[in-house]
Amino acid sequence: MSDNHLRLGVNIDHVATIRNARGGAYPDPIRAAKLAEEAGANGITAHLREDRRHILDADIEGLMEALTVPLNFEMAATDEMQKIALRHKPHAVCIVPEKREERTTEGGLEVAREENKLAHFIAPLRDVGCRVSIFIAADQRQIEAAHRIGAGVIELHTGAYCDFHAEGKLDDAARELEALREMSAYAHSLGLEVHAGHGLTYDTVQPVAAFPEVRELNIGHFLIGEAIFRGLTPAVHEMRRLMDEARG
Ligand SMILES: CC(=O)[C@@H](O)[C@H](O)COP(=O)(O)O
Ligand SMILES: NCC(=O)COP(=O)(O)O
Repeated sequence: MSDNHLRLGVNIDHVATIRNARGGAYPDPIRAAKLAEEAGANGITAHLREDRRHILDADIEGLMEALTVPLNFEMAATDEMQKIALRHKPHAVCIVPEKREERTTEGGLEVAREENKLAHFIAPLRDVGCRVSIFIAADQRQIEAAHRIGAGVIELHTGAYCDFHAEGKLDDAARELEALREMSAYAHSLGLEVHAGHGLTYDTVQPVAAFPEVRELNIGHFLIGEAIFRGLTPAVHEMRRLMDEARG
């Protein structure tokens, strides 16, 4: 794979959201993950929220058994989640901020304020071989703190850019995109691997995919929604096509 290759991680959380609406066994997020893998996803992302609103513990177990591509396990920095991650040892652990009352992940992790605590928190995860990624806003202070605590990877939160775009506030979207561009380059210059994601759609993916420093995009909610209309395989193929086109 060339150095310029941009990986696509498919987030299957919202297959579980639909399943949990009825509390049964379908649609099965593991089946969706396997289908995404067959469609060309380079990894699968799943967020085990503390309130278990979508992904459940058994899903993480199932994904660890079933996947041949890497699992990016998103979790809050809590003792409970650390134990789960240490038991499964996924390829990557992405530390995200979590609030029970939020509808979705509203912002990036406050690394700078919690530097010592987070450095201790991620050390055992790194010791067992997990790549540790930190989900942060495009903010130089947070990037520098993520670097200092020893994270190898950051994932930049693209939600504000996508929300402004969806609301037609194109000047605000352009400002957010510029911050993402500058901070991708800055993080890369520190030796961090740069990922990005949250809220990306066919309409918003290309400008982010075009940043040469970004190595992976994690995309879920839009793709699972699009799968209702065109099927998951064609939905993933179209995202891949747009990413490749943007990458040139
Ligand atoms: C951290 C992140 O961006 C993803 O986990 C995404 O937010 C999907 O999960 P939620 O919709 O529950 O936030
Ligand atoms: N970390 C971002 C992610 O996994 C996917 O976010 P979304 O596309 O579901 O908003």
